[in-house]
Amino acid sequence: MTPVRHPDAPAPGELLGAHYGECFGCGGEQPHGLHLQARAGEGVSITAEFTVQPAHQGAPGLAHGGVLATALDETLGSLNWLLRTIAVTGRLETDFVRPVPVGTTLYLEAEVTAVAGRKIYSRATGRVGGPEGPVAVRAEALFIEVQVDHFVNHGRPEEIKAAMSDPDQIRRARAFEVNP
Ligand SMILES: CCCCCCCCCCCCCCCC(=O)SCCNC(=O)CCNC(=O)[C@H](O)C(C)(C)COP(=O)(O)OP(=O)(O)OC[C@H]1O[C@@H](n2cnc3c(N)ncnc32)[C@H](O)[C@@H]1OP(=O)(O)O
Repeated sequence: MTPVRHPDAPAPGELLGAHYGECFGCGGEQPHGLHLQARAGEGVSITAEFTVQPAHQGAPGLAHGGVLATALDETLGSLNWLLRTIAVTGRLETDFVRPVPVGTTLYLEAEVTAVAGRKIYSRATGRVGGPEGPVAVRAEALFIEVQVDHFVNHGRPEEIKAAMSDPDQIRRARAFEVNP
């Protein structure tokens, strides 16, 4: 099925903000995290930026592939906010096309290509040198829709409790529950 943008999705160009302060991908309170900033695009699409820091190295001076996969995963995960669906990554297939040096800003774009029941298919690219620059990484993903219980049942009680007492998190969890 063609993906449908939720009527209450943030307007194109709007920053999404972090879904969780401690998130390694987008959280502002995570010192070694990616601090990835995602913006809503047209339709069910997202753009995002992330600058590779010294803490993200694999080979000397180069981004670790797993960190780049995280940037793709986080950008792809942000798409679910435009569908107003809670979903987790089931499958992430990544192509590493060129090395990405520390200090480089990765310009990411992602879109949902299809939705089939609980399955959300998507793809993303990360470019260097600018939003129109050469592709450094690409991914195709399958996210699976879950209920809030997924996090409550599997997460550690202390973090769940802290997340539940964050007013913004509760608002989001509620929004997810009333707008499946
Ligand atoms: C208080 C807290 C508030 C929280 C507020 C929310 C905040 C929102 C945070 C989101 C966070 C984002 C961060 C970035 C995104 C991550 O990184 S998420 C973290 C990484 N991912 C995970 O941890 C997921 C771990 N895996 C699982 O929990 C389970 O395998 C899953 C994905 C839920 C699926 O299990 P299941 O629900 O039992 O589903 P199942 O019936 O097996 O499969 C459903 C369908 O999907 C297909 N499928 C499942 N897995 C796969 C696969 N790997 N390959 C191919 N097909 C698959 C099945 O074949 C099936 O297809 P159909 O038969 O329907 O055609």
